[in-house]
Amino acid sequence: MTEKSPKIIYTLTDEAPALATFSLLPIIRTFTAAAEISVETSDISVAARILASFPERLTESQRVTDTLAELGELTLDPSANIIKLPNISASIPQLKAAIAELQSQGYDIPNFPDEPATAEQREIRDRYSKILGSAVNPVLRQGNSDRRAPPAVKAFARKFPHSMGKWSPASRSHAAYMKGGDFYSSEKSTTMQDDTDVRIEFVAKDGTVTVKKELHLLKGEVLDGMFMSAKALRDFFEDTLNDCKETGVMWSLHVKATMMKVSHPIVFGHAVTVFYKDVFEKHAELFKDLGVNPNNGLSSVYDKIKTLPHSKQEEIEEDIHACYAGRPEMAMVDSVKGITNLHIPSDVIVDASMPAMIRNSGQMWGQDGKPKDTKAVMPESTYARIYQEMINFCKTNGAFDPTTMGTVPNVGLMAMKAEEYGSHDKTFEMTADGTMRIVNAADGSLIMEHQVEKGDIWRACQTKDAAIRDWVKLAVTRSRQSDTPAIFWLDKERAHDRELRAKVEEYLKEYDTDGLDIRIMSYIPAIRRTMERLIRGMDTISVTGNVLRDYLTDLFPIMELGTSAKMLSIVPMLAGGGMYETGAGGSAPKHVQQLVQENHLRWDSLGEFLALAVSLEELGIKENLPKAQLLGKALDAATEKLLENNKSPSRKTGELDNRGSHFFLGMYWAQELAAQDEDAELKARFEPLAKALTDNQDTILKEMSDAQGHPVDIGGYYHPDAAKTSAVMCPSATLNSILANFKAA
Ligand SMILES: NC(=O)C1=CN([C@@H]2O[C@H](COP(=O)(O)OP(=O)(O)OC[C@H]3O[C@@H](n4cnc5c(N)ncnc54)[C@H](OP(=O)(O)O)[C@@H]3O)[C@@H](O)[C@H]2O)C=CC1
Ligand SMILES: O=C(O)CCC(=O)C(=O)O
Ligand SMILES: [Mg+2]
Repeated sequence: MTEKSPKIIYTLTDEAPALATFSLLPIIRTFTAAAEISVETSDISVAARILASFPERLTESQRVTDTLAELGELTLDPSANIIKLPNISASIPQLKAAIAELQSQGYDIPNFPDEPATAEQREIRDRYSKILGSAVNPVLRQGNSDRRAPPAVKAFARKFPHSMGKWSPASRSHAAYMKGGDFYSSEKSTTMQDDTDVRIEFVAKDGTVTVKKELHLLKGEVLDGMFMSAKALRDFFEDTLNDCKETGVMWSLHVKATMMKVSHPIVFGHAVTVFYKDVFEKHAELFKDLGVNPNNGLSSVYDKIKTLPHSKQEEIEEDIHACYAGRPEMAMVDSVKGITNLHIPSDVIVDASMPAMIRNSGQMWGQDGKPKDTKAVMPESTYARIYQEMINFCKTNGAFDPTTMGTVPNVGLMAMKAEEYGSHDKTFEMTADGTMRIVNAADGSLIMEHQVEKGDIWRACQTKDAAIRDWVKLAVTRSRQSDTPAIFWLDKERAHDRELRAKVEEYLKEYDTDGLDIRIMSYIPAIRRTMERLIRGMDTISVTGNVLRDYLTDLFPIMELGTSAKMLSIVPMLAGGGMYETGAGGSAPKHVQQLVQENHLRWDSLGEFLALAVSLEELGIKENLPKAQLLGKALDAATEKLLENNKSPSRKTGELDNRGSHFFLGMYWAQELAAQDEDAELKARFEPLAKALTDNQDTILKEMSDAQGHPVDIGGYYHPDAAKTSAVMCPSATLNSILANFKAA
């Protein structure tokens, strides 16, 4: 292969998708080599990003390059072709666990400084902060979002519907959100008339001004400011807990502490200190000395008290248990291990957790391991209201029916860190009462201000005009291409959305929308109309801002397909390149547990198959490579066959798993290429592979199923051992030798 050969970048990430890659990549490369396409890997796992941050502390052989920075640069190249698998957006407890694992493997990286006291510790903390939370996606997503379920996937869901829990009108489950004092109530928004430099400032009660941030805004850019009152938030938590205690409904909290990596951990921390108020009040001094951080969940208490004498530890543990008596039952993450919803902030992530609850009759798991009605607490009312609307809808109409329902593709405003997505470096927890204001740096004139109190969370968001224009264009294009009505979800009551409505109305005029049904609606009418159409088998594109993009691309797919991992998820980059995300789901941590304990990986790589097919087709068009296009077309046909024949992974150990489904994909892909007559060279090349795989199907599947049913060692969680993992993920000697022989031939 020459250096100039066309290239696809395939990301190595974490947890289940990273494991699946060990099995899938050798198969993919067997095919792409035939078209002289190189598939290069780029390791953006949490572990790799940690190692890349401390080169000076590592030996030469341990050092890794900063692949995320390299990939970030590549997104600005029109030839970029990146397949992006989901990665962990690490909470602090996860980051600490990854650090400890790497240290145990002999990497001399520093501990995470909880409370940096020296300049050196602050510098270390700064480096780790860049790895925390959603640190990869905003860098790579240099375009808006196009997520949808391809027709073959919808057909599969109709033919083999996933289970859906029944809904009863008597269900007591509901969403609970703040009615005041939250970001929604305080949001202010404005559109820049010119390029403008602004300052974000805090004015203390004594008039002292502290500059918190300086920004350069572009003409047409939308700037928002908003805050959440800590007092109102704490009162709200207390009220929801008291209400649950009185009514006997289980309490659960749903936030996005990973993606909203600055504001939501603080919100989560308030929930912890309100729920366990008595413990935090009684041990306030001690917890301060120990460095307990409630934003990291109750696990932080358990972690920090380890250094105390046994008797003290027991006293605190008893105090924790005593709290449960005065509080309602709380939803569990793992009832067997006693892990609650408040244990760590990254266990319950709203985009996936709310649809899972709604799919499960509106219930979550209680302490006794039984499903129960729950109050789903989502403090910020901006978006929480849509979940109540869906719950109401299910109570009236029953559960959605995957065999008859339509589909809801999404076009999401995501480029250039749009909206809340890019708010992290402009989010501040107030250390005193005063005024937060944004002023024009040129003349000091006021743009907006908020009166805040100590503890309040204030944030600003930016949305670039170029991103909005591209989003409108993408929405019109998708509506036209798929002949599907589209609704812009923009809330009349929201300051930010009113700015966007004006722009959308103006930009829509630039396109031929004749014959298209494009509407702008507030969230509640938008979701109602969408659901009314959905149960009648009709499709509606949701065109939304960034947070709703995230929420809706789990919500509807989980109802329609059982998992959002089966979505086609494309990011057409503003610079002209393409990123193909593998579904809309995450890295499925529970799947790793099952693999390690039972050697069965239930991860479905359908998202990878779909992404690779589009990636190949795009590469073929851009680089004028008919072979790449043919490979893509054949891969799509193979994926359809796989779905038709139901060769997706099963959840049950002993049955077909991720590795078996990869085998079927490879076999069908080779058969498609052997059967086609467009390219004689590819036909001749793949005929023997198709034959070898078909002839050895029984042996290969037996070798794969024989491997299952016992624990396996992959040598790590965040940084598994490549040789050990490869051995586990490629258990069929027959398949391995067929692929090796084919490569050698
Ligand atoms: N694009 C990205 O980089 C994203 C990353 N994340 C990260 O992923 C991690 C986990 O997030 P979480 O909220 O638990 O969401 P996930 O989507 O990872 O998992 C929720 C559940 O969805 C099901 N699921 C997801 N993907 C698949 C798949 N390919 N095949 C089969 N089932 C699947 C699994 O259900 P079951 O267990 O019932 O099989 C899984 O337990 C976090 O670290 C989060 O930050 C999250 C979203 C997107
Ligand atoms: O970046 C993240 O943390 C999660 C992203 C996500 O959930 C999504 O894009 O759907
Ligand atoms: Mg999501």
